[in-house]
Amino acid sequence: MIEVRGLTKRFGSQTVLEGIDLRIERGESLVIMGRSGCGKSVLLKHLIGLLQPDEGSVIVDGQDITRMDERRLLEVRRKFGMLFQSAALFDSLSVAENVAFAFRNRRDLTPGEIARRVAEALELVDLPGIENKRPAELSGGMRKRVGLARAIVYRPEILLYDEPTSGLDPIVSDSIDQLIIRIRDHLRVTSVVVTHDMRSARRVGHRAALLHEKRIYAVGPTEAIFASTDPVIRRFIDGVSDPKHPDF
Ligand SMILES: Nc1ncnc2c1ncn2[C@@H]1O[C@H](COP(=O)(O)OP(=O)(O)OP(=O)(O)O)[C@@H](O)[C@H]1O
Repeated sequence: MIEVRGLTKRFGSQTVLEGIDLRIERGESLVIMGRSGCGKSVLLKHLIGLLQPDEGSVIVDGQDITRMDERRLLEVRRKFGMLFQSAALFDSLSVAENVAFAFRNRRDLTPGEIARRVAEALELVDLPGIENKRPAELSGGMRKRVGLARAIVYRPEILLYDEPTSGLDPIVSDSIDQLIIRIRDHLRVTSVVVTHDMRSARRVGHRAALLHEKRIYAVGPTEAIFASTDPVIRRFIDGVSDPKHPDF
C-alpha cells in the first residue's frame, strides 16, 4: 500500500532521516517507534505528502507522490485519515461539525446523509449521540475518539496515528488501542501508528519498526522485535538509558 524508497530529509544543516526504506502492506498495521525527536512525525508527514523528501520517493497505492502537483496530491490524500497527537479539534465547533469537517466542500452529500455518516462514525468509536457537545466538555480520551471519528468518517483506506495514546491513563489507552484494532479489522484499513507507548505498540502492531539515528534500525513482526536481544532495541523497549551515552 505504501512504499518508502531511500528517503532522506534535511532541515537546513540537520539531517533528520537518511536512506529510509519501508514497505507497508495493504491491511496491516505497522508501528513506528523511536526516541523523542528522532523523526517519527517527519516520516509520517512524508507518507501523506505534507513534506517532500530531499532524496528518495514515497509510493502510495502504486502512485509516486513525490513531487506530485497539489491537485493530484489532494486526490491521493483522500485515501488517508489522520489522528493527530492533540486530536486537533476546533473548540468553537460542535462534535458533529468537527467530525463532518472533511465534508464541508462536498456538494454531492445531503445534510441528512452527512448526519448519518457522522452518527455512524461516532457509533464506531463508542460515542453515540454526542453530536451537540463541544470539545471543551470532553475528556482527553473522548477527544481522541472524536478525532478518530473525524478520521474515519469518509472511509479512508489508510489511517495514520501520531501518538494516539499520549497523555492518557493505561485504561483509556487500552480502549483506544482496542478501537484502532476494531477499525483496522472492521474497515480493513492499513494503519501506521507512531508511538513510544510500548504496551500500545505490542497490542496494535502486526509489525514494528524502530527508527534510530536517522535510519530504520530494525523492522519485523512485533513479537520478534519485542523478543530481540539487540542492545539498542532492548534499551528502547525496556526504557533503560546507556550510562556511557545517556542520550542514546
Ligand atoms: N518543519 C520543520 N522545520 C525544521 N525542523 C523540523 C521540522 N519538523 C521537524 N523538525 C525537526 O526534525 C526532528 C524530528 O522531529 P519529529 O517531530 O519528527 O520527532 P518525533 O520523533 O516525532 O518526536 P516526538 O516523539 O517527540 O514527537 C526534530 O529535531 C525537529 O526539530
